Amino acid sequence: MGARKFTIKVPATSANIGPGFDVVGLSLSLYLTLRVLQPDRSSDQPYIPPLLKYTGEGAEEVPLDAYKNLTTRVALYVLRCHDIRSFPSTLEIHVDNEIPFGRGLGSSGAAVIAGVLLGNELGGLKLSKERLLDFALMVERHPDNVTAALVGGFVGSYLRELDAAATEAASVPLSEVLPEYPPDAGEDWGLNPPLPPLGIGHYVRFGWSETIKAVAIIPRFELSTATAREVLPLEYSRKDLVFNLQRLAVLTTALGQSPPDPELIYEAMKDRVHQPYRKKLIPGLPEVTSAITPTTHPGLLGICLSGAGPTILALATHGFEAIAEDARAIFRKTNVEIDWKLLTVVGGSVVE
Ligand SMILES: Nc1ncnc2c1ncn2[C@@H]1O[C@H](COP(=O)(O)OP(=O)(O)O)[C@@H](O)[C@H]1O
Ligand SMILES: N[C@@H](CCOP(=O)(O)O)C(=O)O
Repeated sequence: MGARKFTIKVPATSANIGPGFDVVGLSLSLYLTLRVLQPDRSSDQPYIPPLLKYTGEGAEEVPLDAYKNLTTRVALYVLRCHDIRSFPSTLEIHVDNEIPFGRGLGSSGAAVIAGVLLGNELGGLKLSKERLLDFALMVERHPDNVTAALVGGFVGSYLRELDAAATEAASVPLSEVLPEYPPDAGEDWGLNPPLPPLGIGHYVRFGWSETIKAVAIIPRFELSTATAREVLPLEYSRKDLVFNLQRLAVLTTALGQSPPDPELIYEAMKDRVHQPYRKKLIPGLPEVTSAITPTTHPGLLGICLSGAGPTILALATHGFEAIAEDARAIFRKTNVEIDWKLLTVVGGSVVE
C-alpha cells in the first residue's frame, strides 16, 4: 500500500441543553482535527512507533505517547478488537485542538470519536456509523456527546437495554477497555479486548432553526465531568422527573421552529435533574441563568449549563454580545473570569 494522508475533523458538543441530561447533544463549530500521515514502509524495516504532535487547547497537558493519549488508545482498542496488534510503523499524527478541556464542550467525547475514526481508517475496517458508535460507547458511557460529535446537529439518543451477556460485555471497567498499553509490553499484552455488543446506542436528529446561534460563556477553570457527575443524586422525585420530561418533549420540537419562540424555549430549557446539584461547583451559575432572560436580553431564547459545565450555553437569535458581557459581569462578582465564543450548529465528524 502506498503512503496515505487523511484528515479527521470532529466537532465540539454541548450536551443536555437543560432538561435532556444524558439524552440530547448539539454539535458546535469548534474542532478537534487530526492530520494523519501513514508512510509506505515495507515490513522488513524495523518498527517505528507513532509520532504524535499536538497544538492548541490542552497542548501542555496531553500525553504525546500514543500508548497513553486518549485518542490513540481508543484507536488501538478498535484495531485490537479486529486482530490488528499495533499501529502501523512510522505513523505521524498532528493533532490540532480548538475544544477546551474540562469545560463542558465535549473535549473527551471528541477525542473518543476521533480515536474510533482513526482506528477505523488505519485498519481499513469500513465500520458503519452504528458500529463506530458502539465502540465509542464502550469508552464514554453517556451517549449525548459522542452521538452528536459523530453524526452532527441536534441529536437525541438512548442506550438499548442489553441482555445479560451483552450487559456484562458493556460493563467492563474502562481500564480494561483502554489499558495504557506500555510501549515495551510483551506481544500478547492487551490483546483480545472486550468487543462492544452490537447496537448499543440509537439516535434521532431533530430539526434545528438556522436562525439560532450558541453563545458559549466559558469560565477560566476546569471541572472534570467525573467530578460533576459525583454530586448528582442516584434517585429523583416523580415531580422533578416530570418537570424535565415535560420540558424536553417541548424543547426538541421548539428549537426546530422558525421563528423560534423565546417564551416557549426559555421555560423549556429549565432543569431539575443536574443543574441544581452542580451549582455548588460553579459559582455564579444560578445568578447568570436567572438574570439573563428574554425580557432583559432581547434575542435570547434560553440559557443552560453546557454538558457538565462550567460553560454556560445561551441560545439566541441576536443580542449575543450583551448576553455574554452581562454574564461576564455577573461571574466577575464571584471572582470568575470568562471567555466567550459565538458558535453555530454544525454537521458531524468528517474523514477526508
Ligand atoms: N484531544 C484530546 N486528546 C487527549 N485527551 C483529551 C483530549 N480532549 C480531552 N481529553 C481528555 O479528556 C479530559 C476532559 O474530559 P472531561 O472531564 O469529560 O471534560 P469535557 O467536558 O471537556 O469533555 C481532559 O482532561 C483530557 O484528559
Ligand atoms: N450528560 C453528561 C454530559 C457531559 O458533557 P461534557 O461535555 O461535560 O463532557 C453530563 O451532564 O454529565
